[in-house]
Amino acid sequence: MSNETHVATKGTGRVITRFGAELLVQCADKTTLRCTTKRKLDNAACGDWVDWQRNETGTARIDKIHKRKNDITRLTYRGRPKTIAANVDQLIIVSSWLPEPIWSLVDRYIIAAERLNAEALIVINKTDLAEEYATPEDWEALKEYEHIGYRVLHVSGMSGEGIDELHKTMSGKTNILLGRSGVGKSSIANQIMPDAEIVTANISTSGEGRHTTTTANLYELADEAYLMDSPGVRDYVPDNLDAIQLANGYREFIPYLNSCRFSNCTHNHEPQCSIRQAVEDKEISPNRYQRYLDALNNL
Ligand SMILES: Nc1nc2c(ncn2[C@@H]2O[C@H](COP(=O)(O)OP(=O)(O)OP(=O)(O)O)[C@@H](O)[C@H]2O)c(=O)[nH]1
Ligand SMILES: [Zn+2]
Repeated sequence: MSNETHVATKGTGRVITRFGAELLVQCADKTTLRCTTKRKLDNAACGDWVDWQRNETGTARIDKIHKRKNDITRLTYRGRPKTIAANVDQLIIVSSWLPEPIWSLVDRYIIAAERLNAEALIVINKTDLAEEYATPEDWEALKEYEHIGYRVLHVSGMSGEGIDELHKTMSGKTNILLGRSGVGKSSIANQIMPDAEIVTANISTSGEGRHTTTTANLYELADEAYLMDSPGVRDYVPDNLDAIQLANGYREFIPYLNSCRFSNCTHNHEPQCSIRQAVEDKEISPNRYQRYLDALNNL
């Protein structure tokens, strides 16, 4: 992880973090390199694949950002959009038995995954509390997610139960952990990568630690699994959805969407709505449909 041994003058790499104008790039040979960017590439973000070049003075610069699969953008406190993470393959949506699961929030994260064209993995933490706190409705909600093709994993950030299996689902992918406060994201991250402090300590030498709340760090784990993590990524929830985007975020709705009588059907009150029909026919879960209606009302 040292850049002194670097002999190449140009190459391709991946941004593993950024601090203000400075970016840390992991090169193909796994060494890391501090880079700046041309002004017009200023939106380079953690997770981006980039071409870099070293000039005569020894400093390196990013010359090209490769086309992204997707990106997560948030507004800065000045109201400007800022990309905080790029090229995310899997959203690990963490809930726990205490604080209790909020299925409407899980739906919202799933919508984000569908919009990003990323996989969604539902993780329920604190297995030790299931017996005391899990309700029949909770188990039903989990069954419904599995029924429409989402994987559900039960883990313990405390004992480490299920963590190996979680790690397996991450392999070959760039993953992010999401979930509300107290569900155990830090505990899970620590279980997955007990050595992560080392990486953090390395990059913090560039100063400007206050940026760590918005910038993400990319951690490479065994089996080519990557975890992209930061408080700003963890509490990301998609907003500014319209009714069409919302409906498209419920994947079990998709086969029916073109069969409604009205092309701009909101699947709420309209006659001859194929979604409402599918709910009646028990093809679509009434619970998910009700949460869709609640979300629609809150747009
Ligand atoms: N009983 C139980 N408690 C757990 C488990 N995993 C984590 N906790 C506890 O849950 C609390 C919250 O865990 P954190 O890892 O800080 O949760 P977080 O999601 O990172 O929270 P924020 O940083 O607020 O977003 C802590 O007191 C943990 O010790 C578990 O498997 N079982
Ligand atoms: Zn409809």
